[in-house]
Amino acid sequence: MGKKDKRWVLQRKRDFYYNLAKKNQYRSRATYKLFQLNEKFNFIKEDNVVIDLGCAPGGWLQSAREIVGEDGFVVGIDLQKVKPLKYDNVVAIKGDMTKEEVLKEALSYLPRNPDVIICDASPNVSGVWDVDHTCSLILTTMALMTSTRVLKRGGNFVVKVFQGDLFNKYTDLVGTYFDKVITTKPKASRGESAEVYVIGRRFNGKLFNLESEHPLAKLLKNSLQESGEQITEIKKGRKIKIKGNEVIKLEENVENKEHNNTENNDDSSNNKNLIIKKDEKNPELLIKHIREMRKNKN
Ligand SMILES: C[S@@+](CC[C@H](N)C(=O)[O-])C[C@H]1O[C@@H](n2cnc3c(N)ncnc32)[C@H](O)[C@@H]1O
Repeated sequence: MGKKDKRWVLQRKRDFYYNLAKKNQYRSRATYKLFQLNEKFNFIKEDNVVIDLGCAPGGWLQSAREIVGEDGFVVGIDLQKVKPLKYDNVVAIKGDMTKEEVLKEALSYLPRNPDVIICDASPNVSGVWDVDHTCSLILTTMALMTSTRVLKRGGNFVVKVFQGDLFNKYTDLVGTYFDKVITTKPKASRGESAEVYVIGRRFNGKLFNLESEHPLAKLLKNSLQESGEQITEIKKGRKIKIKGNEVIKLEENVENKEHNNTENNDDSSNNKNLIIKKDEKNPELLIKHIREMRKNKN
């Protein structure tokens, strides 16, 4: 098949899911990605409690709600406001999924610890491949850390990752916390896109180790220090009752986990003219690059 033909087939496929979503009143073609992933790997089940990180405009909220049914619960987080959905048991919060207070708010709605965390979040792209790949890894590593802090033991984690140099490091890291790691691409995902989905099956209960020597743990730690974010404690397992649209809190603080990250940022290098080589794989250098970019913007 020639290049043009290939593009035509891809375009048709894109239109196919776009049109299907429109016809079935789903908010995005991505709705079908979650349906297809779950049909194959069955990580969300009826009655499950689900957190959806990066949920706007709400396509995954819709598919997750269809899977969990009336007795499950889905809470989403996005930087964008999500138009309310018609279900009692779906809540969307406007906020940054990397912020502690936003995560706490999401947990406060849940009847119990989530069975599944799904994350389709995409960072803003700069067009510089290494930087975009690194930003995506910070976001997905953050999603992994969040999962280890709030998922119930035995729960599942599904995350979109953009492929690149550090991709295998990411799947290794997921394997530290889950019994099984699967990499997959659903039919509804555009063939030409670098996105793949990583599924962590059966959470083993270990808390994310920010002090580990793993390059992505270092990358996340640097990024958290950079943003001044403090990882302190998280309240899990608040019990609540849902009555119609109302959420009534019954009991709080069933289980607490402490995770301290209080070290100071010891970045003494202060390299103003940092140049990143195309093949640079050192996350610490990449994070310095991002820092430089931010400084230049301000
Ligand atoms: C591809 S869209 C998600 C589509 C969604 N799964 C659906 O089916 O409608 C990616 C989303 O990630 C969100 N996002 C990116 N970074 C985020 C962050 N730090 N916190 C919350 N949401 C974020 C963006 O605002 C964007 O809406």
